[in-house]
Amino acid sequence: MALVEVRSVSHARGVLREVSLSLPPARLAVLAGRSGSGKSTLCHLIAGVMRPSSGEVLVAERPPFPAPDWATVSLLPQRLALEPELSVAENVLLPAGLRGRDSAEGLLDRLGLATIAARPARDTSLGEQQRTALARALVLSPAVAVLDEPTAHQDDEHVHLVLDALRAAVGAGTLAVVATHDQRVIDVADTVVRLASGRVLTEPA
Ligand SMILES: Nc1ncnc2c1ncn2[C@@H]1O[C@H](COP(=O)(O)OP(=O)(O)OP(=O)(O)O)[C@@H](O)[C@H]1O
Repeated sequence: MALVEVRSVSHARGVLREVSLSLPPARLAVLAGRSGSGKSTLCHLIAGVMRPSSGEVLVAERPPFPAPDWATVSLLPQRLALEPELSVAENVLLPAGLRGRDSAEGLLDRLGLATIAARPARDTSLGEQQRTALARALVLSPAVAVLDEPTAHQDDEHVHLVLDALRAAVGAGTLAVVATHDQRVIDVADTVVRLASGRVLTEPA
């Protein structure tokens, strides 16, 4: 069964051209490709941030635009979009309406954020901010987590933490759609979709 269906999607005069793909639940699916190949744009369409110029995107058989709740599709955007005055833990819990502090503890710990949970996000490193935004995307155990370059600001040690968190989410049933050119992530993917100049080069198996 496909959880994400992209059918003949074109966007913004060639940014994406006739892209089709079909992704099942509980997978780590990588969108790989060079800078400018269209990865972020495809992420935004799957996360329901915008609507395709033509074609159709379906998540759980419905168009995701306007963006649905984060238990259905969550997004880690490249620019993170944290609330700088809120603490790390509060940012992580935003999709849960700042409730459920206990339930986020395991995730904070897994991502190496437990010791800075009470610190305002603005006073944390870029790598910590990125892991905070990742935790926020995973906190509701979404059906689909769309993650744009989740290791861009991570060293090797922290890439392992990120990959462990992704594996745990996928093990719990989440489809993780990860845009990246990080070979360390590509190596552990269940599915790799390669994009070039807005087109899919290899369709997922
Ligand atoms: N609304 C738009 N209209 C026209 N061109 C756009 C629009 N949005 C993005 N682009 C262009 O489309 C191309 C793909 O952009 P996108 O951000 O999806 O690439 P990417 O693969 O995520 O790149 P990176 O790895 O650098 O983040 C780029 O050349 C970008 O300049």
